[in-house]
Amino acid sequence: MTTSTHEPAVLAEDPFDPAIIANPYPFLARLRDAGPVSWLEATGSYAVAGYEEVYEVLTDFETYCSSGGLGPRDIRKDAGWRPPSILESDPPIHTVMRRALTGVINPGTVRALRGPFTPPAVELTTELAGRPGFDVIKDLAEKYPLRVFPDAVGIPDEGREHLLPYGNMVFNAFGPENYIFQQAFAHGDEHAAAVMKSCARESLDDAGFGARIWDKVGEGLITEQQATLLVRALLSAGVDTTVFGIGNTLSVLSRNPQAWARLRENPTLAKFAVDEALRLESPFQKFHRTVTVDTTLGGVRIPAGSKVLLFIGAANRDPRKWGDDADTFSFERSSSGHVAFGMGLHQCVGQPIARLEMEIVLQELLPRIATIEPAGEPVPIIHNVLRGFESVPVRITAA
Ligand SMILES: O=C(O)c1ccc(-n2ccnc2)cc1
Repeated sequence: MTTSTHEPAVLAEDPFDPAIIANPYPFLARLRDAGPVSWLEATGSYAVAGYEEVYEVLTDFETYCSSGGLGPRDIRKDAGWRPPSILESDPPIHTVMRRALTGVINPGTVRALRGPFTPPAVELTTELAGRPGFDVIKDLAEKYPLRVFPDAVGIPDEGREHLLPYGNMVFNAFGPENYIFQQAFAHGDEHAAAVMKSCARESLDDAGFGARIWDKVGEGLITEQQATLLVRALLSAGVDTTVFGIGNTLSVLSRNPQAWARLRENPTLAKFAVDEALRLESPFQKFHRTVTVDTTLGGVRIPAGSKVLLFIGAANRDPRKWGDDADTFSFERSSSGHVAFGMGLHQCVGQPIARLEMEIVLQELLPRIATIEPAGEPVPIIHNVLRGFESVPVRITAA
């Protein structure tokens, strides 16, 4: 049976334009209105903005592969700036790397982190509750992950100042080589060298996730090079994403005072608040897949070799999936099924750690802060693929 196809709408707007990055949601609505799949002249790729279509791409890893890289260029043709990671792999290579990682990071091993992850949150939130206001990003979101995650991986103290800048490079490299990309790479060699040194086997503490990954080499599951890349993956992904996740969650809640009050009455709702906040302000907004065979998506024919740009942020606000109030925060909505952590084969393996960090920050803030509200406009970070803020000033009243 031949599916009827139609020409995609053609958009001239550049999703990597700083003005659109600073205030993406009106553009994302225009993108969805143009159709679930459209053609972006500025990037020479197909835009996928509908929830159903993004879900289809994420769960069909054979038609939409990852080994072409998450950026606009096909790294199988012109090599990327560093060796491909688990993110840039397909089965069978992906399979063993993923099995090694899930053997080390899973709900069971992450549950054991609640002990060491809690005291730094108690310390930070106690100090903040004593102030009339603070900056959610500078005073909390940028501090907490760096207090707990590097120790969980087991890397040395020195060199940790390179983690955020290195993550900034890694994620901006999933976008075009624009000025945002160039700025991120300004001292790239220094950051990369420091992080690679931290990933080396001899740098790792025996009790950390890094050493556990190296155990998988001993078990014959992965090679030494793959172990180094997996530890690098943890350090690449495990800081920026959680800084943005914590910052975005608190930014959303500070703009929904009734939600904060509801959470204080019933802290078990924290998980739902995190999912709804990440649906509304997804840290990882967009990345590419590469089409391996001629295919049709959303009624549009897509030739093999094409790049498709997935708009996670658009899919997570698609009215066809979430209803006409998709742009608002609601406890009544079940936001399970959102794609802020991806979906399918590459669904975020760090998800339990990210969730633990966000839930601990909330569980320590809620009993100490009675009300929280914006004390000025949030300042968005201009980043090729991540959505987050330089600053989110808030005013509070202590409980
Ligand atoms: O191996 C790497 O460099 C790498 C691995 C994973 C991520 N990632 C992105 C979102 N969650 C995780 C980023 C980089």
